[in-house]
Amino acid sequence: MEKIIVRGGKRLNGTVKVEGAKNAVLPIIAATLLASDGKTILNDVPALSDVFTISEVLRHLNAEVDFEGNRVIVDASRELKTDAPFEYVRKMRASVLVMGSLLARTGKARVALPGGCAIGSRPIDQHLKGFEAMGVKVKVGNGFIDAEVEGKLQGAKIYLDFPSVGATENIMMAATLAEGTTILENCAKEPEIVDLANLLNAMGAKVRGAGTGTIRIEGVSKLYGATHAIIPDRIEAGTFMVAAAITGGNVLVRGALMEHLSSLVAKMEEMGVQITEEGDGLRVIGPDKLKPIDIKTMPHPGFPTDMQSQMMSLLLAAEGTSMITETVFENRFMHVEEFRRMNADIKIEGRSVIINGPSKLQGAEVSATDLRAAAALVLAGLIADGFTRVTELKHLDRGYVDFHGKLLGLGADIERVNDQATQEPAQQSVSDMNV
Ligand SMILES: CC(=O)N[C@H]1[C@@H](OP(=O)(O)OP(=O)(O)OC[C@H]2O[C@@H](n3ccc(=O)[nH]c3=O)[C@H](O)[C@@H]2O)O[C@H](CO)[C@@H](O)[C@@H]1O
Ligand SMILES: C=C(OP(=O)(O)O)C(=O)O
Repeated sequence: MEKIIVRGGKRLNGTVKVEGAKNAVLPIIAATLLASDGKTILNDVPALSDVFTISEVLRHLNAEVDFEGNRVIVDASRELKTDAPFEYVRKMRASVLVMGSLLARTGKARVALPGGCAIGSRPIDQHLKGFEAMGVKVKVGNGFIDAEVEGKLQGAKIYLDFPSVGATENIMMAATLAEGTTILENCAKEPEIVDLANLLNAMGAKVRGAGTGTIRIEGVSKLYGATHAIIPDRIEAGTFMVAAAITGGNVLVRGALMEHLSSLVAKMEEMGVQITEEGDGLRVIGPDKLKPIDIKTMPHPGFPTDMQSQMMSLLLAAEGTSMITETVFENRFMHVEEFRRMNADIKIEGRSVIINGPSKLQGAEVSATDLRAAAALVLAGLIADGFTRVTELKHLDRGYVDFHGKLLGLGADIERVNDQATQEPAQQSVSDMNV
């Protein structure tokens, strides 16, 4: 079984560089299906398992996808197939993001129902409501969504009940090739939405207002291949910012953009962490004592749910009582039980978690319940007494490139191993361990 083994107690120092954003590149790869003419070249693509999964979906749909290091070249000019089977959607919910492009290009999409996952039920009713407003007939049955439009998609005025990131992206992609104008209201404002709009416009689309609550898309008749660089991953950046702060370290996180991270920066500063802009990144200096704070997750520009579990690790180290309220997903506290295995004083009350710090964390064998929980457990391991072993790394690999290697480069005592039976360590450091 693969696991990361970390021994707590090292202050992190040095420089770490963040990759291109997972949550930008996934919809962007789906959007490359819209180009019926020419190749799309994407730069700064992170080598994540999710990126390989969505590339497989595109290949299944008859697009050509080539990797050249961190560059991905997509040729979607051939006639496309229109189905995304369950084997892909089960691995990665973001596979549903091909629906908008397929409907726009072919008028049809058959996509396996995504179902729930560890962080909640995650329905896609808002995506479907948008497509239906554009003239699509949607049928759900036998585990599939069958969507089809007669003739062309029609521009429409669509109000989202919640600013869903995926629904905003899927509808935006569909609307680029629709007849007439689509006005999308109460839409998501995440930086990844802006990145997608920038690619679409480079392909010849007419998208205005991305990053605000109203996006206006004037349909065009054809889209072309374009070249685009993916924005830096603000969640990976935030995770390394927490790694610096939790160890009382001093780390330059290159690629971390203040304008994408303002809510996280504000909350970390409230805790006493020093954060300054330096070159193309943020320098983070952890204090000797962290102050407790309250956090509520919200759609952007509110505090990101994808940083909730990592901040929980940081609050375990703060002196006093903190509260985290999760408002975006109904079940994103699976990691709490794992933190408890590490001796954390933490309890769930409805949609909130109460943390009594500082917890004297002890190393333990813990299981990653989702992608961000995986990172959060490693972060807690950085300050736990003794050895922490984190398993279920398939979650981590969906969203972090060489996570343990980057922490090792900053001075953490950490190793990733593939072992059958790990012995209790009598050794001095993780790298001394014969596992
Ligand atoms: C690949 C990607 O970009 N993933 C991100 C994206 O996920 P994703 O796009 O799935 O997240 P959404 O913004 O759509 O979901 C937010 C909330 O809205 C609900 N909802 C969503 C759509 C819908 O049709 N009906 C509905 O009820 C969801 O169940 C959830 O409770 O945004 C989330 C919120 O910032 C992040 O945590 C994910 O990392
Ligand atoms: C929840 C996440 O991703 P996804 O929507 O791909 O599951 C995440 O990135 O933390």
